[in-house]
Amino acid sequence: MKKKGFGVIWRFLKGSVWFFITALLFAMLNTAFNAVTPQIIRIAVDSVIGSRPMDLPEWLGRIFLIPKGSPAQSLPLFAAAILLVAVLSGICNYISRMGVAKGSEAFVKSLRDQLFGHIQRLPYAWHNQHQTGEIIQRCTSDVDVIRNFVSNQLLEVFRTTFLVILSISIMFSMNVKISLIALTFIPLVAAYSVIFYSKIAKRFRLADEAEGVLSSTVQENLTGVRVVRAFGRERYEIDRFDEHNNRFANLWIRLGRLLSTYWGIGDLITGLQILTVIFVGVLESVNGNLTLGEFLAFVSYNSTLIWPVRGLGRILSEMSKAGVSIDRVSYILDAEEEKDDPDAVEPPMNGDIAFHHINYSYEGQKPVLKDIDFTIPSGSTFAILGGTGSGKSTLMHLLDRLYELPPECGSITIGGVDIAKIKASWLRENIGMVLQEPFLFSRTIEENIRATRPGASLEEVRHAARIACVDDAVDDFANGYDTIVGERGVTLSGGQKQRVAIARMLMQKAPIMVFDDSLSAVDSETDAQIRAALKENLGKATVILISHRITTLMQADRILVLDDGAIAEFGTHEELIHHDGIYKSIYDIQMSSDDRSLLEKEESEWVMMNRNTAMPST
Ligand SMILES: Nc1ncnc2c1ncn2[C@@H]1O[C@H](COP(=O)(O)OP(=O)(O)OP(=O)(O)O)[C@@H](O)[C@H]1O
Repeated sequence: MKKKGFGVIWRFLKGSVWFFITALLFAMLNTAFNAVTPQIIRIAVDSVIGSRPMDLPEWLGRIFLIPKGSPAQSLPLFAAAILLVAVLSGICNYISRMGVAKGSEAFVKSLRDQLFGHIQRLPYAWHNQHQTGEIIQRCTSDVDVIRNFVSNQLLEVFRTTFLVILSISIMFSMNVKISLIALTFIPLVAAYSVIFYSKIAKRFRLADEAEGVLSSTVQENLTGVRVVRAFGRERYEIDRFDEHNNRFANLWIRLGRLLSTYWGIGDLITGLQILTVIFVGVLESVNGNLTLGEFLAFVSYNSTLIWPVRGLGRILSEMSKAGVSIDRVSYILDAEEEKDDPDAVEPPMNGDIAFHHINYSYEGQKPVLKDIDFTIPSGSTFAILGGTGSGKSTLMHLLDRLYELPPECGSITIGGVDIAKIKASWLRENIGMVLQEPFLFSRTIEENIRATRPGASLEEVRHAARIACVDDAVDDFANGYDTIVGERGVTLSGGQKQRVAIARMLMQKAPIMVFDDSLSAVDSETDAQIRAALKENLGKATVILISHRITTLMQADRILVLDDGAIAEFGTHEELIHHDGIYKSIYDIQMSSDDRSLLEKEESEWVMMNRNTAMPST
């Protein structure tokens, strides 16, 4: 594992390090108590069966009330001593496990919290460059692998090292010859385990990937259930799932076969080692170099030694898996958060919005905006018309600093202040934005509308919904404003979603409001109604309207026409329709007789309307 990986673990371990230190101390105590039992058995066997004087230190005999010189009578006391050691060992085990549980939960909680908080602060551009599924997998599966390593393997590494050193020291102190014989097998067992797990790691990875493919197949199928039904693709989908499922199952069967072979051969080597130790041990006992009690204790230490050595490969393989996961999580943690300029300000946001010679291209792409230079006067309604991909949304993303405009690519100012010098949170609080495909949370309609102003009353929510012309539609739902939208609840139509999103933005009461093609899913008549209500209520706000629909834009004070990222035309509706250009040709195509009558009706209403009526602060 890389140093950086350990660094990440340490960074999140800091808050829970005392739990792990306590757990480690008690795990070592537990191991030490376990090592005492064979000694009690040795003394008991040698003194009771072998009639040898007890080689207990006097103080220990006193503690356990073992009478001198009468070994047979002291047998129940030996049993009690074993029981006491077992109880103490159990208590230590309990405390150690509790320490690990508390420590690893605190560790993983802190990791998850920091990861989620960090992701919230990452730039929008970063999110756009990464697949959501991939980010989720790193925050769940990879975090789980790290947690498993911290809770199971980390302590085990230290405990095993202590156990091996302790067992070997005791064995050598009892009989050097058998200890050396026992140890000759250890490198063989360890090497076999390490080599096997390094080979099998690739197969585990393949199985993990196959699981990933299987879950994305299910996810894609569920997301596209409408297309699957509409095109009668159920059979095809079932066959595709079956194919991935078979591959996944076969990989696990092969893994199972390999693991069985490993454990089988491992048992054989271990059996051979134990057999050799017993064989030589019996010979040594017969030759009088080892007592019966020592022999039994030796066999016991030998078997406690061999198991951790056999598990060494698994620990190393888990460590390398955790290393990969740590790198994947670190990739997110190392991404740079969105940061304000140290001298960032919170200026008044009701000034003119000026775009100064903007030339912009997304990373590695051809230019999207070419020398864009225009000003939106404060309090005016400004419209942007342009074909698909002409750069309209990009302009708004730059205005909201969802994408940062490099200094050499021009600048955007609000009231004369460069937006690069304005605090991002302040900028976004003051620019209300409704997107073409708005996202609603799986919560109630009321909560969705209130999202931009959590303290707002229901009456204020309803007022915003009325302006967005969605109040009636919401009242028609059985649960009204308590209706849950999204996966758990009612599916709103595209137009209803857009209108709820408009209401949500209106709640923000921002001095700058952007409607990015946000009326595309409502019919022309509802579009006209919403615009009329907005006109009445927007007050002094600067409004930017983006649309493909001429009727949505024509009453704006100024209209900008974008063509392939460059300004093609600029003027009022009257000016533009009297000029042979893009605007005029779109106008001619879009103006059906219905639209013309709607237009005439709107124009007469427009004259009557007082544009400066402020939005009542209900
Ligand atoms: N995140 C991105 N990364 C790379 N290229 C992008 C990104 N977003 C948009 N583009 C490209 O930039 C160009 C302008 O896109 P933009 O969304 O600004 O156009 P638009 O005028 O709003 O289009 P529409 O009316 O279809 O929404 C397109 O060619 C698009 O493919």
